[in-house]
Amino acid sequence: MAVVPVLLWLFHQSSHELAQSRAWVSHSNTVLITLDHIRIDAGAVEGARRGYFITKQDSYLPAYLQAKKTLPRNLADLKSLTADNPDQQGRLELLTPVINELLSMADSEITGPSYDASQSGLRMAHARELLEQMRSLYAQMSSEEEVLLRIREQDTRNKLHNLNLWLIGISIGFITLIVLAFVNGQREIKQRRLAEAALLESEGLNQLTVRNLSLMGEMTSLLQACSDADESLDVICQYAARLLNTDSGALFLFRESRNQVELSVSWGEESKSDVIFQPEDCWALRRGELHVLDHVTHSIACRHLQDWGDICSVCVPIVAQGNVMGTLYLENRHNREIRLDERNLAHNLANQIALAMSSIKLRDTLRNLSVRDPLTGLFNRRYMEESLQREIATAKRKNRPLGLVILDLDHFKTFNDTFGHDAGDMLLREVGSVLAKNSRAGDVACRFGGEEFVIIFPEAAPNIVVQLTNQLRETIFAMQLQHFGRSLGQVSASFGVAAFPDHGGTTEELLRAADKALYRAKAAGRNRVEMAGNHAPIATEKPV
Ligand SMILES: Nc1nc2c(ncn2[C@@H]2O[C@H](COP(=O)(O)OP(=O)(O)OP(=O)(O)O)[C@@H](O)[C@H]2O)c(=O)[nH]1
Repeated sequence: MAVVPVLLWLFHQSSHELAQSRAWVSHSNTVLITLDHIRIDAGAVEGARRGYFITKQDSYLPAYLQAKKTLPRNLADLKSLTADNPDQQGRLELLTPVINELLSMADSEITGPSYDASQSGLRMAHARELLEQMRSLYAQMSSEEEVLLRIREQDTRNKLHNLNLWLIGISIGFITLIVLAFVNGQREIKQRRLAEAALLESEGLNQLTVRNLSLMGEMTSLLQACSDADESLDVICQYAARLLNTDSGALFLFRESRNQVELSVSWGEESKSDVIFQPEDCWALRRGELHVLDHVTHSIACRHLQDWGDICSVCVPIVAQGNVMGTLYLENRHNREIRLDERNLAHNLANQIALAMSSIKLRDTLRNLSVRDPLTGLFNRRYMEESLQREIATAKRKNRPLGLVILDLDHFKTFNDTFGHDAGDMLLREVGSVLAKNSRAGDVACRFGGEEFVIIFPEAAPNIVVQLTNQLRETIFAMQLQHFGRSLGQVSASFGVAAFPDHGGTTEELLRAADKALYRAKAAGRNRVEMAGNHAPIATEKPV
């Protein structure tokens, strides 16, 4: 914008020079007109003189008198007009006496006494000579002034042309400035609108972020209070559905075997993912990083997706302390992209899930350590005693029966001595596994100590308990075990059964009754089931 005053100043200068140039043209024209008047007046003086001399008529006098009056004035004007031009001044100095003499000759002949006619020829010749001189000087002065006029007119034309160029330049400059100002203004308006839109968006995002943070905080707090994995999955499902604005979502977790990934919870519409798949079928699990499928990136679809033509999906690995636990899967239909902020949120959610799952797992592990027998994985004696106490109380309250079984492997010392302590451990693990597999939910199977096991059957009538115990005995007796390729032969176990309330109302009473029954089973030849208070053997195989 600083260029505008400069342009205006230059325009002003150019106009001023044009005006000066025009003044000089006008000046030259004035000089030429004045010269013309002098020439005409001088001619009028000479004409009047000659006419009056020949005719003596007064009709010649007015023109003479007029010229006599104007000639000195015009000569004075011409002197001042040519003051800047020494050449013209020099010629004027020659012209002035010639004209004065012409005037004085006319004056003496018109107003003075008549003179001798014999002199008339001489005077005529002198007058002609003066006139010639006057014309010659006039011609020189006119020609000089015309040259000056042409130069000045050319200069004026040049200046006018320059001024026009300036005008065009300034006009273009102004138009350019106006266009630039307009474009700039439009750009500023656009930028302001963009900034306003960004502000609104960021305000919206802030509100969303605050809401998401609050939901995430709530979820984390609930997850910390969850007592087991099932509870935590419920919480995850409810909060993920509220946090993530996708058509469907699901959490897939590794199975214990870690060779398959399985749907744990899902929300929204039914997804296009398989319910169970191999870990290699998911790019997020293979690479340990978020994997996006959309129509923008055209990335590769995971193999656990079916018919994925118009879906946009994201798989986020659930990783805690370097251990991949599964994948969080999100899906939109009809090519609706899962936005970057949603992906980031999913990433954060996956981290929270990973932390929660790993802490629940850790808690489970610690609890298992305190309540489980490390060799067989069954509950330990302390847990059994607590459970028995609780179950007896429940049975009393609900007036329901309860069965208690003590199992003792037969000749286990001999077994150990024959096949070694490791083989003995293996047998204990296998028996533990038989008990775990044959227990219903609610039954409590535990290792009581050494080669002794206890099973609590809540709400089971005595005859059912005996029946279940016999099945266990038969299963153990049918086991074909090998240790490092060596057959371990046939093993058996003896069982003592006690029932609540028939054989006792407390933990100690029931355990004692079952132990006595076991003692009888051993004494009776082993591989059999004995019921407390019942002296006839309930079931037996051949003695071992
Ligand atoms: N391998 C192994 N052996 C154990 C474990 N706990 C106890 N034992 C052994 O189990 C054997 C128990 O032997 P006993 O109490 O004499 O009974 P038994 O040989 O089974 O004879 P009966 O009970 O009368 O049939 C002992 O030799 C213990 O050392 C264990 O955790 N692992």
